[in-house]
Amino acid sequence: MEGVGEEEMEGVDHLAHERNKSEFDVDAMKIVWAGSPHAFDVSDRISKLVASDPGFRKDNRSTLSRKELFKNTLRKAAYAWKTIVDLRLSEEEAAKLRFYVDEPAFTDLHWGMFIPAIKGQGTEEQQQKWLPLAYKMQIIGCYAQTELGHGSNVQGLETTATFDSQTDEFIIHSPTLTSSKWWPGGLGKVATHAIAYARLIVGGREHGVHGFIVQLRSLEDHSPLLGITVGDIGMKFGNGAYNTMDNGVLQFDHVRIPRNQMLMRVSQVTCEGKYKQSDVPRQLVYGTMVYVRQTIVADASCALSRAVCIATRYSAVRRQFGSQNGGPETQVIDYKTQQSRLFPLLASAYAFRFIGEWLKWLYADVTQRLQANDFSTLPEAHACTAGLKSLTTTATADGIEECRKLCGGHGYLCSSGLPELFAVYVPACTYEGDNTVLLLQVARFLMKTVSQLGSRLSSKKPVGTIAYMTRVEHLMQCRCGVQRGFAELSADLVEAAVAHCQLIVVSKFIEKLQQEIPGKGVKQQLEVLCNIYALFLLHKHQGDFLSTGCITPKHAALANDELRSLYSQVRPNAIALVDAFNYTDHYLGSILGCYDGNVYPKLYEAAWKDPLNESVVPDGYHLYIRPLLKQEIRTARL
Ligand SMILES: CC(C)(COP(=O)(O)OP(=O)(O)OC[C@H]1O[C@@H](n2cnc3c(N)ncnc32)[C@H](O)[C@@H]1OP(=O)(O)O)[C@@H](O)C(=O)NCCC(=O)NCCSC(=O)/C=C/CC(=O)O
Ligand SMILES: Cc1cc2nc3c(=O)[nH]c(=O)nc-3n(C[C@H](O)[C@H](O)[C@H](O)COP(=O)(O)OP(=O)(O)OC[C@H]3O[C@@H](n4cnc5c(N)ncnc54)[C@H](O)[C@@H]3O)c2cc1C
Repeated sequence: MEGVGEEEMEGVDHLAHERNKSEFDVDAMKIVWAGSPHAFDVSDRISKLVASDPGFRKDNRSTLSRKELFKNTLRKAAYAWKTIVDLRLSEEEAAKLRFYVDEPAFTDLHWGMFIPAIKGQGTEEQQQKWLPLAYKMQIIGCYAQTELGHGSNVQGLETTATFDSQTDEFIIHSPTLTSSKWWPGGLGKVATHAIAYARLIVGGREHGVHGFIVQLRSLEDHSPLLGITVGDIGMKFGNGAYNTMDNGVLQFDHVRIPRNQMLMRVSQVTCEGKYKQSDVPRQLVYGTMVYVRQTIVADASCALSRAVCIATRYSAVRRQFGSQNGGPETQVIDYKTQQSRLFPLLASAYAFRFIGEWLKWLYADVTQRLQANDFSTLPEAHACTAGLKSLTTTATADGIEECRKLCGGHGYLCSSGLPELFAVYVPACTYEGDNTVLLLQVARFLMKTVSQLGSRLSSKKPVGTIAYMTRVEHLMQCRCGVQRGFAELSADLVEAAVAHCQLIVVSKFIEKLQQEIPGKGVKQQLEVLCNIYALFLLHKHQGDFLSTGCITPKHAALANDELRSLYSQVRPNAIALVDAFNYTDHYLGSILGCYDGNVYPKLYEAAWKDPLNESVVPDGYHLYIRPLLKQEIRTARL
């Protein structure tokens, strides 16, 4: 292009000078981030496959109407499935492909909840019948638990499932408006089947909430079956964003299903109408939520790392003020205020990655124990998945918004990728359990185990964690010491629950560093990030720590000095640390975060693609603007 300076030419890596500063092996860090060489290979291969296929383009989402957007999502989901079948992708590769397609869709709930619910709560026989159909997508499922009137309070659900021993069936019914199923993803326009949660009634007696497989639509013409009223609940937060998902409303009018469609691993109803509760905790009915909560923690590290990648690269590109004698202005990433806002988020992204790995191990361990009817770790697994889901999603939602602000005005453009990332991500603080409700579950767990906290203090723990453990114990004892009810103290107990979850994240980050971590300088970088994460929280909550007496004001001041020093250590490695996420420009979907840093020409080019710029004179000029300008007062034709 005429007069285009070197700094604006395509194909030039405008961040090369930043990448050359790196003090560690980025390729080795990519393996650490991915989890293993195999995981890296799958991620790298599939992300490039998706990025190179125009069938998966997503840069036009914000310009489509709701119906066009949804139809395009159906097209993509079908195209993704065809790609998976044609290329004979493994389950792992298929999951990665759906991840990099990066579009909330009915398939998320089919694969992410409907199938896990059958695997977790179905008998062997039920799994053998339904899983093959679901795996081949010959049925499409959703997870219909939440109702218009109840979401958090599962035991408050109103839908009923009444056993009819005459016909060996359950009658599924929505007795009230508030019992309408409301929110289930995929329910509105696509799902042919649901796992519907309802109050079981046998012989006039209630037995609490259980899961039932219910067909919603004909597999011939997709029309709702008799007694089924189903639709979409309408537009949600943000343009594009989660509106690719048909969150639905569903009412049952005395719908009959065979008795063998009640998920019967946890409890059974015999054909004689006998209710049998097997000797497993009734909370196993909640098992699917526990499973999804642990996946949400891993998802948080992905979403936060994506926002941090965009903000870090742009902070290295953006220059503002500080020009000496006509020289270049200062990179905003060099401002201490920018570093003090950005680098704790970078550290959090890595911290959440590793806690997500640990939680996946914890969930697999508890699942294995359940198979041997060992329920000993179930309470801890529930508390950890609930608490870490709450902690990481709150921090990630806040972090994405902070990354938008770190990008100044351009962060507010859709082409930055940040507004849509925020709009798609924030419901994670609500779905799979409202974050406060989940922290109350953690608080309840802590109240029961606080007596054991002391013994944990004496055990050999790294110094860093002792301060964090003392903080939790102190917060609990201050609260529990006074004789007032749980409800009265709940706001304080929630703070203790957050402190407990932060202790877990710090502890597991430290444990990660005790492992063998290959690659020049990789472990050193992770140690810096771990210290930033721990000291940033200590600085943020220093009131808690000071009140425990285990740190003094001088310690707090030293910690702050150390933070500044750590930020200086991260600075030359910042771009390499976000390169290690190995995100394609397609997946990032951000001009500000593009790999080559060639931001301004791309921003300028993108502006002209907006439909509003299809004409230089806007529709409506002659009707509304011209009369104003010409001071002609006449009734504008409506
Ligand atoms: C808030 C909950 C947990 C309350 O459940 P409730 O039955 O009322 O139990 P209690 O609070 O009375 O606790 C009794 C007892 O049970 C333990 N416990 C509770 N839950 C679990 C569990 N999952 N696993 C193991 N143990 C559990 C609890 O600790 C108590 O033990 P004690 O020893 O102290 O007696 C419940 O209502 C709940 O989970 N609410 C949240 C609802 C939710 O998460 N909905 C998600 C719907 S699906 C969705 O949102 C999908 C989104 C789409 C997407 O993900 O993309
Ligand atoms: C995008 C999205 C997708 C979803 N997908 C699905 C799905 O596929 N399937 C499905 O079944 N559901 C789904 N849901 C529903 C979701 O699970 C619920 O909205 C969620 O569990 C929160 O429940 P609620 O809406 O009843 O919130 P409420 O509990 O009504 O929360 C309102 C306020 O009350 C507070 N509160 C509630 N109880 C207490 C208490 N005991 N003590 C203190 N404070 C309390 C909460 O903290 C919150 O501040 C989805 C929701 C969203 C937003």
